[in-house]
Amino acid sequence: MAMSSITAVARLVHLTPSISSNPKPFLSPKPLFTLFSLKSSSYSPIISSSSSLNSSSSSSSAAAPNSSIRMSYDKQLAAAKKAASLAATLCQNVQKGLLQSDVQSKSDKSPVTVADYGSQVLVSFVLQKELPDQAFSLVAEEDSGDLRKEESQETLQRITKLVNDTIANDGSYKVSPLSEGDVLTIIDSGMSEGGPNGQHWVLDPIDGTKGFLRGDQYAIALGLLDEGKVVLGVLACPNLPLESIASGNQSALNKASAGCLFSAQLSCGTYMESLEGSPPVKVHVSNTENPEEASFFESYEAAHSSHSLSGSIAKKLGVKAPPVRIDSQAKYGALSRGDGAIYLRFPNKGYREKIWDHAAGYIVVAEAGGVASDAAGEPLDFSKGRYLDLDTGIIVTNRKLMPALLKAVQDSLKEEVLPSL
Ligand SMILES: Nc1ncnc2c1ncn2[C@@H]1O[C@H](COP(=O)(O)O)[C@@H](O)[C@H]1OP(=O)(O)O
Ligand SMILES: [Mg+2]
Ligand SMILES: [Mg+2]
Ligand SMILES: [Mg+2]
Repeated sequence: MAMSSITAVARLVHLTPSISSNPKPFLSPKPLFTLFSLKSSSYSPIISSSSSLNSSSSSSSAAAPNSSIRMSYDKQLAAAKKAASLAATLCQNVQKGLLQSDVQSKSDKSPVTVADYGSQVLVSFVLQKELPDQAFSLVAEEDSGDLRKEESQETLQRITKLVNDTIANDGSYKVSPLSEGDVLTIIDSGMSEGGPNGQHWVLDPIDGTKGFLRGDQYAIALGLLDEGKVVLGVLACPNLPLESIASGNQSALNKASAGCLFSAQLSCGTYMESLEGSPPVKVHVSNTENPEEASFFESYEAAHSSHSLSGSIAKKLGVKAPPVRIDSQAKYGALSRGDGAIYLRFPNKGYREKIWDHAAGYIVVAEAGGVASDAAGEPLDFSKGRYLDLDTGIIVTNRKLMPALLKAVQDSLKEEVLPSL
């Protein structure tokens, strides 16, 4: 990250009138002990209290940066949940009344909306407000380049208003409204390169912008790297119902929903709660060993991942159910609670995966007992900067199914060549 933007953001955050005298919790207060059950058998009841997130009885699989001592990331996790929830509120409001002028196109022709920018500003703002004593480094998808152009003035005004309205309605932070200049500066606080040393937040402010534009699935995806490993992740999925969206139950996707918030911390398991603040429940991946019973997730957009390759892998494995096609890292969330057992992703050859498209989802699945690798069976490496450096594709499943899945993937890849970009 350029030093000038670190300094500017630090100045902005520290000079704005400090945290509220009103210590109201962001999510609704939760009862201390709540037994909670949802329909899916993968959701197990937990004792819901803030300390429940410290449980050490998880099926953790990701390696700790310092495996003998368990670091606690409780404060960072609470800040991440608050940041993603507030960003989700902004995104939900924009999605309700999306205007043509809210949508722009980036230089790579991918869409970006006022909500992508607004979400990035809110997440960065909340993290810095909640964790004022910690060094701040953020690797995020958006930058302010296009917004600084003359023709983007109106868009920038709209983003600034959306962000200020969301902060004011939430009421947690007594700050003077952000100026357009502040907004540009905060967006550019996301220009860190990440890497193997120190802590870095990793943010996709809207993952699945195409789904967002269609009114379908999208996610606010926020992870934290410590010494190159993902140590916590939060996925806010405003359009994902709490009930299962397993193959055959996809009608659940069309119902109005409160939305889901998944959160995971290294060695502490994965939890799901409603974005409206229901008590968290611990979730687990499907433990099926039988590929015939497994169903799989893939991208809604065929241009993001080869549907024909996933089809041939599924056939080789003996998967019977049709694929569940949804946008964004909501796939990782759905997999973490056992709605399906496999996620297959095969972009065109030459497409470089970014860390913000997988960091949060990766730990949400890993802490729920799942495993993610590339097509060569190598674990995903988040320590190499803004991009993931991997062999073709990403495959995610439970530990029992992984060996058979890897074999089917490798056999299918020999038969089918992915198109080049
Ligand atoms: N050509 C592409 N191939 C693969 N993924 C892409 C491509 N273009 C954009 N993406 C990214 O893929 C992710 C969505 O994939 P899917 O929903 O299919 O799982 C998003 O992160 C999206 O970026 P964005 O965050 O801008 O939406
Ligand atoms: Mg994008
Ligand atoms: Mg994305
Ligand atoms: Mg995005």
